[in-house]
Amino acid sequence: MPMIPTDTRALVAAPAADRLPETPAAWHRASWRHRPAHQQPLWPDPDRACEAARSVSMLPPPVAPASILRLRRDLARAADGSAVVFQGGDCAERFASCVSDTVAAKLRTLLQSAMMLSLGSGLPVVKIGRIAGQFGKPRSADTEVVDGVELPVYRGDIVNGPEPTPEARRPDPERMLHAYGHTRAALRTLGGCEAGGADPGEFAWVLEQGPLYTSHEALLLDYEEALTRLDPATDRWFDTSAHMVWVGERTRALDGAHIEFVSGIANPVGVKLGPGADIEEVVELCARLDPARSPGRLVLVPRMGARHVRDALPPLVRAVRSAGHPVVWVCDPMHGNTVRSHSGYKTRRFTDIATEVEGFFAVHRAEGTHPAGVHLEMTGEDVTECLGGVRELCDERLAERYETACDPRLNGAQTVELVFAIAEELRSGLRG
Ligand SMILES: O=C[C@H](O)[C@H](O)COP(=O)(O)O
Ligand SMILES: C=C(OP(=O)(O)O)C(=O)O
Ligand SMILES: [Mn+2]
Repeated sequence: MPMIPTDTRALVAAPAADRLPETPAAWHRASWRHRPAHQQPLWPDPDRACEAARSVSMLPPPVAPASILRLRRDLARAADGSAVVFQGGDCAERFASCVSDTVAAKLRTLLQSAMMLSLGSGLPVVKIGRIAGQFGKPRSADTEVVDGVELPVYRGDIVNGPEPTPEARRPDPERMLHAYGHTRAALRTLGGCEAGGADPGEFAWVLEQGPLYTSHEALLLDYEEALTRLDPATDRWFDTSAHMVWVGERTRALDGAHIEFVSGIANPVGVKLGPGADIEEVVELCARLDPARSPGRLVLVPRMGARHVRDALPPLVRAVRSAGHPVVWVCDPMHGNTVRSHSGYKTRRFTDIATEVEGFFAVHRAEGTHPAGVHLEMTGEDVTECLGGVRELCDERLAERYETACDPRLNGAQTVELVFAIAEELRSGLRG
């Protein structure tokens, strides 16, 4: 039996509705349509896309506003340093992986990581999966050449298929309905496991701290809009596609559609920040997304790269602190460290990932702010996608089990190794 630290008590109930900030004037769930929307598919038949989105908009909300508010309250505790955030999962979820065994396996991996962090830090862990809806992918280029043929890129299962054929790569709006169905299926498994149906066993006490929340990038706005609903109990709009959604590095323009969309939903919202993030722009993003300075609303996710984090992060942390926003700082050590290996695979080096995490903690310690947690692309499977780790996975072995549909994930052993190092960081931070 693991020894359970005494103050990992359960995270607490939802905030009072009357303390939720107002919806911005002139915002409505379709107001993003008046702004430039990047990274959207060119649906071959826009009428069919409208019809599919309309069908989604008539289906029941996958996630309840009350549980979204509970996450908001849990994240408020992470903002003030009394809880830790662990967010992780696939870069791109596949519809086919929403079957119950695969989802249950992912849940176990996420809970195992959360348990290590909780034991290391003595704090409750807010657990957020990139799960049950992480189906849309922003890409660096619109097309790629496969075996001499130029094809549209794969944009996630909600848009097209990864198989390198013109048919698979054609955007299909019916996929929005399939995404909804697979989200519901994954949520049923998660709910069943948490209720004891699939026996969380040794993880039961982690689940007593709070459930596994779901999250994904709010990328495909036709779909996110269709699942955005007015909650009569609070008179606020919630994107019920997940507990938390985030806006990616490629779509976070202040005057863009994605920031407009998330500015009006009451969910906790994340924003990724690359090494080029401009200080004034970040402060303006905070003002747009968190005008009420409400703890638990805004999660900032620097993904700077190991080489940049120690220089690029401090001015942002200082500016956000001076502006008075109680943001949750979560380190994504994956997306700033992507490289092409000699053998041609998109990969990441374990040492770069660990170095960025170390830099992130060092910056926050030096600034006197809270390093709330991490956001990882990881799996419990023994895949060969990232280089290094104690088993020293080398370039020649990447081909053995390179299974990701988009970015390279830490495998099970690499995840445990990194999470162990993070737990040590958290422990040493608490010692002062
Ligand atoms: O997951 C994130 C992005 O979709 C990904 O990093 C983009 O990858 P690309 O550069 O291969 O398009
Ligand atoms: C696209 C992603 O990240 P970023 O926006 O930081 O590149 C991602 O999280 O998969
Ligand atoms: Mn990714």
